[in-house]
Amino acid sequence: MTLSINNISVDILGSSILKNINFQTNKGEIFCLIGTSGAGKSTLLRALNRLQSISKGEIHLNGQSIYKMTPQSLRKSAVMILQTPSLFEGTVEDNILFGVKLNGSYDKTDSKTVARSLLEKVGLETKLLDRNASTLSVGQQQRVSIARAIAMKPTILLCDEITSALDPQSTLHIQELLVTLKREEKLTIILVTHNMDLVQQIADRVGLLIDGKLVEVSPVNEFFNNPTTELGKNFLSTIA
Ligand SMILES: Nc1ncnc2c1ncn2[C@@H]1O[C@H](COP(=O)(O)OP(=O)(O)OP(=O)(O)O)[C@@H](O)[C@H]1O
Repeated sequence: MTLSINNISVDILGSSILKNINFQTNKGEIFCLIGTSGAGKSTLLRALNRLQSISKGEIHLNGQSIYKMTPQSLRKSAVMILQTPSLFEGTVEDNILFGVKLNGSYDKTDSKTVARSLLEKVGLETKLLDRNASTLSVGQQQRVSIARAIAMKPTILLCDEITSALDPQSTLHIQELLVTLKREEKLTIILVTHNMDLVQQIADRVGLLIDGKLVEVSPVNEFFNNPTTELGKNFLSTIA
């Protein structure tokens, strides 16, 4: 088990946004959080690395309460990747090494080798290392964001709609990359997405969030072939 979420709720400005959420993730699984717009998927993801406070419940990462970790060490283990790649004006290498430099956890002498191997891992040519990141395509930038995330040697990637700004070809690249990271790095990946084709291609399990409640958690094939709840059936009928 990597993450254990026990009975958490989130209230924002007096509104109940997440209600008594419970689930666990396994090491090396892709868990897709799906659901209607405004159901609370991003809020839940943000709660997992303390970008959003919770009003009750507990969250443990590798057996430790995330509230007993410093936000810095938590966000090194549970790295968030967003819909729009947030790279700064600078080289691809600088962007990839940004997080590890902040944490002081890299060896300056072999930084180029580290950046090169990370770039290879995400399927980009190493000649891009010295390019200004802003000159890359959005799909390439998203892969640089992923390289920057895995440079931190995280246990969990928290991915919020990371393919929604991408064309189908780039989406396919990211899809393949996530599966490789799960397989080779044994990373746990929580992916918020509206792309049901992507979910069916890569998820191990699916969590369906409706109106702030996690109404169903099922293995992906079971969910799409035989959802166990009425809300699951209704959701699938709206996207068919
Ligand atoms: N900081 C905030 N202030 C006020 N309301 C908020 C805030 N953050 C989230 N909400 C509300 O919480 C609800 C859940 O939002 P959230 O973005 O988590 O949903 P979502 O399932 O990710 O939606 P989508 O699929 O459309 O991105 C929405 O009604 C949203 O307006």
